[in-house]
Amino acid sequence: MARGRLNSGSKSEAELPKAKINRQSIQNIRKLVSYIRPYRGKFIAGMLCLFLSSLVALAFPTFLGALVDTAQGKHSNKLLPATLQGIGALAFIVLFCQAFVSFFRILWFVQVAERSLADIRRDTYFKLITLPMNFFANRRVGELNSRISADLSQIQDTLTTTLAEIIRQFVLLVGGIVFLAIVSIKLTFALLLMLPVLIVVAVFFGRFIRKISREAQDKLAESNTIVEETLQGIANVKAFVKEAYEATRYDKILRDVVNIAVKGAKFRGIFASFIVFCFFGAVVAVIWYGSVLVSHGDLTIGALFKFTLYAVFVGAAMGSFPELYANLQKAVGASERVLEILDEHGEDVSINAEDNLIKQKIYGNLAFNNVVFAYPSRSELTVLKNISFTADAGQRVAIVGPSGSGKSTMAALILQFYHPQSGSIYFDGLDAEEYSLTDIRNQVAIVPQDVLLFGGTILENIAYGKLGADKDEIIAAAKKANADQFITSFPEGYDTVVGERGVKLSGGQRQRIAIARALLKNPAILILDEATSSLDSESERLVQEALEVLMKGRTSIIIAHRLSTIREADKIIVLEKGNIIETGNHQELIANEQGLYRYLSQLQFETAQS
Ligand SMILES: Nc1ncnc2c1ncn2[C@@H]1O[C@H](COP(=O)(O)OP(=O)(O)OP(=O)(O)O)[C@@H](O)[C@H]1O
Repeated sequence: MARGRLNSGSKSEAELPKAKINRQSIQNIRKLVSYIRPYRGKFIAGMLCLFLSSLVALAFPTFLGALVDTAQGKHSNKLLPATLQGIGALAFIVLFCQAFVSFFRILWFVQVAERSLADIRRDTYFKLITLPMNFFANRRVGELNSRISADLSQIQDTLTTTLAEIIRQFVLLVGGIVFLAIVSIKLTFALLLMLPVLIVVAVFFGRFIRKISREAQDKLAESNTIVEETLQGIANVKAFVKEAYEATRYDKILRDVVNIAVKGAKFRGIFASFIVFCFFGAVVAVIWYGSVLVSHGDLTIGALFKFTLYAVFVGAAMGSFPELYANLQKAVGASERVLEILDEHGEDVSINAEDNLIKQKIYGNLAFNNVVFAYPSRSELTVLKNISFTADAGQRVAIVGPSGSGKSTMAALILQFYHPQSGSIYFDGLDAEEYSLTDIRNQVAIVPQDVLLFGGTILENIAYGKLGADKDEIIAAAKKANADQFITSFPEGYDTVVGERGVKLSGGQRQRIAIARALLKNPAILILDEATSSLDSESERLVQEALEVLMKGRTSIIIAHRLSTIREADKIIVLEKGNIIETGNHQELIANEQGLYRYLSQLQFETAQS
């Protein structure tokens, strides 16, 4: 039966959906099986060991039966020694061989499974991170994560245990029945009439009980969600005085959990009684019938003993198949979901860093020419309609417009996260299609609104802009980004761990880290997605100063939310519902009394004043 997993990443494996096993699904998983190929030597050796150890296991009831008969002075098995000592010694030698073989079976199987699984995990992960942005738009991170953890753990389980168990149980079943028949055809016949009926009933009962316990687990998970939600939003709970409401909600769900669990316990009790009664009943019946045969001289006591042990083997093997088959179905389902990712078409980005070095330099001239774009996931909504503009090398171009007008979408198109349905984007007068994807992304940097820091040190986070940068370079970038001061104020300085498990940095501090990152990257084109939530004035001054340093000497596309920051821009593009409705510098645009820019400026000015 399935044992504990060696390296599983998920507890939700029990809920993994099953898939039908048919010719098509087997064809599908062939590709995954090919991951075993590099380790096939060990895999075959492991299989041989498994086969051997299963065969040897079949010998033990014979040894034990012979021991009982020999003790009574009968030499029933001519293939075995005639003395108790002889049989005992032989049994121990065989036992030793089996232990030896079992060790290598487990070692080799686990080695093959772990290595091939690491290969599949690596490939799946590489594929995932090189998939186009659109792929991520339709899926939740949790779901993708579970493919790498839960689905692959299920496949790993199948490779390490389920497959081995199926083979072993099959050998025990077939071998066991053969040996049973050799001992006594009559008894075997009696047993084979009873056993399958018992097993079918037990399996159905077992499934029913599992369903109930899953219900209880789901309810419990629901109750955990309440705990999680309320603890995460504890400030809200307190502010709205919702303690009593949450307590009632939690109490109700706990009551449901208890009710379901108690219902499950009743069925489990019935099941246990049934198993005890029927299983032991069957044992009693077989031994009773066997004893009758012994009393008539048709069977020796040793043979009856041997028979009972083989019967246990056969029963256990039969009983294990439904679960093993269910595991196999889950593994097929998991394989199909993993293959879905492996079969996706990735972007043209190599996973070798050397292949991604800049081959074609970009000097910073950017142009949109009649760009029309709709997100593939929402093709009916044209987000950008015939956008044309130019930004010459070194210019500052600001994009302004109401929320949802398409500003961030333009940034995504410059970064080649998506491609226009019609029209083109030019870099230095050359169509973006003429460049490799990595050449463009390597020479465009973005400082986003909300900066994500990776779990690691500040040093590592800045170095993300240029892998291989030395510490002096990183510190120089941090100094230019006005970040050095706050970093060195931490006791661990640049080695301070940030991210989910580390020190929490303020919005302004994170932005300055992102600026240092971008400085290190030294891009020809810079995209600034201005933070909407305003920083305090000191923090804003530090960020603004750092941005000035960063923008010097490169083309900057500024997605502006606060119009006060873009007065000096060379060009301001006003976007509304995906159309450019005004272009010019601040003076020109403000002069247009009917213009949206003037209206938005006034609005912000008034809001700031009030
Ligand atoms: N990944 C996406 N898939 C589908 N539609 C999207 C996606 N991202 C944005 N949109 C839609 O495209 C339109 C433009 O969005 P965009 O984020 O470019 O606007 P924005 O001007 O940057 O807004 P904001 O100032 O609020 O950031 C919106 O209608 C939005 O709903």
